[in-house]
Amino acid sequence: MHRLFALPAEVKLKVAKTEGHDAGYGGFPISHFSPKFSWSEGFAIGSSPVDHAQKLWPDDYSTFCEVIEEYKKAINSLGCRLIHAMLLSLGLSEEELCQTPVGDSSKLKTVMHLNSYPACTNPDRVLGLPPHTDSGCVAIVYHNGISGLQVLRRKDDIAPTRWVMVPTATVPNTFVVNIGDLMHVLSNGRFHNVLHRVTISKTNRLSCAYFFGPQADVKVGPLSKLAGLEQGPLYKPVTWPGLQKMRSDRAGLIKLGPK
Ligand SMILES: O=C(O)CCC(=O)C(=O)O
Ligand SMILES: [Fe+2]
Repeated sequence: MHRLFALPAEVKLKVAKTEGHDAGYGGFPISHFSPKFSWSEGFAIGSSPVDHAQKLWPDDYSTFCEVIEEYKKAINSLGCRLIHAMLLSLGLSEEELCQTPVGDSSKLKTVMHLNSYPACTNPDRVLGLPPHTDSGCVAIVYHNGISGLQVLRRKDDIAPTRWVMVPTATVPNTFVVNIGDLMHVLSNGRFHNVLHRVTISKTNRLSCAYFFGPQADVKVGPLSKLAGLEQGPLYKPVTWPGLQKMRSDRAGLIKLGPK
């Protein structure tokens, strides 16, 4: 990641994202959550980093690709186990789990976002990423141990609604798992999609967010077993791209429409 973001701007711009393509160098599509620019750089990797890596390091692109592939393999298996364990914890049987839109591990779609948050002399005046929820099922976030990620904790007996720093600096060598919109929908609201943001400090921060969700054409709605007879499903079925479009069409964080 250091090597990637340390490249000169004109080299990184060779792989800038283009209209209609999610992969490449540039900001992430959460700008509709905030009118401010983000104090960060991003690089999104879809199915394979090879095409982009060849443009960035024509003579030595394989090292980057090998590291990414190795990481993807390990994290894919962790993410699938995590999603399955979460659904089983809600009372689904193994058989019911297989029938869900995320039951077949080989059919999950994944996207990797590499993030760089450069140090800033006026860290209080900028945000690395504006407040947002992740649109997929879960995101596993690797980080370089520098603080910055905050989650919104709702008002409780202890304090009013506030931003809480995720203790990435005090608990090093950890992953952070964010629950996204589609897990919220699938579980009929039992798992909450977490609103989070990234603040900036005086030290460079790097992170790698790895998102898991269903294939683009698969619709996700509340699982019938979890919707319950009385409550009913709280959300309409939606595809991952459909949800992303709904989010970008509206200003602010959308509440998914109840049926
Ligand atoms: O940098 C982080 O810790 C979080 C990144 C994030 O929220 C995202 O890429 O959606
Ligand atoms: Fe996020």
